[in-house]
Amino acid sequence: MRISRLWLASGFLQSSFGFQFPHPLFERIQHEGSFPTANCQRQKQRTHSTTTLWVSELHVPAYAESKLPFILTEEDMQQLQQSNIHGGQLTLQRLQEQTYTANIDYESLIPYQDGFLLHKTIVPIFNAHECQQIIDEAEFIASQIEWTRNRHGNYPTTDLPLVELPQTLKFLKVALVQRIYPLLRSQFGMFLPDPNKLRLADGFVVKYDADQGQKELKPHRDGSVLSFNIALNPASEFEGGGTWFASLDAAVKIDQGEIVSHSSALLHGGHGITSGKRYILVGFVILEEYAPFSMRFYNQVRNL
Ligand SMILES: O=C(O)CCC(=O)C(=O)O
Ligand SMILES: [Fe+2]
Repeated sequence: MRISRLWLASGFLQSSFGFQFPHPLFERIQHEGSFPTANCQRQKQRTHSTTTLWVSELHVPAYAESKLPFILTEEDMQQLQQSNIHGGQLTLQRLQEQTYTANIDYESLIPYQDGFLLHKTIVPIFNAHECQQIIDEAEFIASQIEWTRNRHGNYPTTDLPLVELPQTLKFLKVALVQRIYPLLRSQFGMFLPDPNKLRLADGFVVKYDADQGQKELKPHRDGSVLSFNIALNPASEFEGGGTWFASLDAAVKIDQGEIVSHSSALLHGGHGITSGKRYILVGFVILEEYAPFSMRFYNQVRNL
């Protein structure tokens, strides 16, 4: 499971900015059956794991803390209005009112009930400049504190949590409200008892590097209700890559700024790259106040 089931005191990170913040240790769930080959080819057989899956705040108290850095505060709003980067039109009330709707084209895969469990946009949700700023900040911070390699239990990624990236965090808080949550609401709203309760519980930048370090991420399920990843660098900068899904037996590929979103319970992995570097921004999203639903939805999808 890629989101924490445990809240450990040792999960406090000293940030490079001199303050401490609570940082849950995240864990990934063991997938069922045997591992596919290195490049995430089809599983030979599926057996059912007995591991308990936790995907809500009720079951994972750490989520109550880990979601907080991604929620806009009054102070954020004051700063945004002073900098006037959004034309001074933003108010906290407006941002909290769920007034935004998705205005972006996407393709849908893996039909389920009245909707689909997997989507990919066919246009960017972040522009090239925004993506590059995130990569630049991640590499700059990594030059000071190193990429982490142990945040997610059995399935670690080489990543930096967004709470370590102050500019990206500030940008993402607004982007979540204006772009990402509206998109997820339009894609998954038919499944959700209250689509306005989506909350990011963990967000991080992942780096895959064909020459050194991590090249792939083995198949797993994330410990949240919905997961997304946004491609930060152009697809022309690496070979291979994409997000592999067991039920498609294929990797879904996107270009810079585009977003893949899916039920966290789908068995998926980071398809190996054979050259270059691949950067993505990954988010794990929970549904606040709907613990029983979240668990039910997860287990239904998982057992499809
Ligand atoms: O590399 C990818 O596309 C998938 C990443 C992923 O599944 C994760 O970070 O949980
Ligand atoms: Fe994942």
